[in-house]
Amino acid sequence: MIEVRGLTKRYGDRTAVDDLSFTAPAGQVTGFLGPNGAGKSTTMRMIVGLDAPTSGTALVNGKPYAQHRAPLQEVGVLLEAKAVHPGRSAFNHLMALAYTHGVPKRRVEEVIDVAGLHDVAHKRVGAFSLGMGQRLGIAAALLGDPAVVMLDEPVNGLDPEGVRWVRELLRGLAAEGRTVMLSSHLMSEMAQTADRLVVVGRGRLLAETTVDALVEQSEEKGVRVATGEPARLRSLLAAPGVTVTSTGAERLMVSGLDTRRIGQVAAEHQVPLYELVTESVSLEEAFMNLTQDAVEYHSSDTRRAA
Ligand SMILES: Nc1ncnc2c1ncn2[C@@H]1O[C@H](COP(=O)(O)OP(=O)(O)OP(=O)(O)O)[C@@H](O)[C@H]1O
Repeated sequence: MIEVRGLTKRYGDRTAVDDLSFTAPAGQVTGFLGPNGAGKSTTMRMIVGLDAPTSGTALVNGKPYAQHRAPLQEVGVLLEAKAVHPGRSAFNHLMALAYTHGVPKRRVEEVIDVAGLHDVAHKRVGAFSLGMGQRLGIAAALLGDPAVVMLDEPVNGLDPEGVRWVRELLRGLAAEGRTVMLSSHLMSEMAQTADRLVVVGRGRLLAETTVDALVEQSEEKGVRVATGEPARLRSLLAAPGVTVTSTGAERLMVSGLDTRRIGQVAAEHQVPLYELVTESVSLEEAFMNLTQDAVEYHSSDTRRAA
């Protein structure tokens, strides 16, 4: 389990992480989600003691990371830009890590297989693609057979097969009872991997929820209606609490009424309908709604937001 309480990190007058609290429980995949610059990497670095918090605490299985006797066996970490000697082979890189942490050679061979690196294990890491480098980073994170696995943007650079592999691997690790936490700035990727979501923006917690709850909360966008008589239907549907907007020549978007009621009104007045569909907010839209005030760079504005 990872427990973050009141975690804050300031760099000069810039607050990268702002009084952040959340829990990543064992046996589940927790997705750590937020736009670029939200403070995800800084939080993860503080969890493993690579950065000192300005205030607050981060506990891994009840203790600060540094107080664990064999941290590699406690927490497996993949952070961005992991330094690997480019002239070394993947096998030798893992062996060096294993040797310094008392991990047997057998385990190195195991993680090479798990990461699908068998065919390239003796090639120079310097010649690895981004995706192979990510696989090597994940192999290194798993080396100590840790109870907690924390990965920063693990699918970065992976092809669709690699993305699926990471997803299945992480779900499998959680099913074994391990704590799995991964960061991403893409909701679409999290929706398929994570059980729980910790959403941050500008260093602050925006939501701590489950994927299912987020879908439920933001379920309805409205009812999409296509009709040959949009103006007439519009006036028939008009009522307090009902909003009807035109979305095309014969198209309306209705909120405040369900498909059944709209269908009844249309039938009573013999207005022909060609389409009557409840539209849900996509998870991606739900995420955008949550984080829209917290994005550092908007695509329409290249200046840094204040
Ligand atoms: N060493 C540092 N010195 C000064 N500012 C920093 C430092 N590290 C991070 N920051 C700032 O803190 C904020 C959070 O950065 P962080 O890298 O943690 O975000 P992130 O959510 O991981 O983003 P990304 O998805 O882009 O990696 C950013 O505004 C960043 O510029």
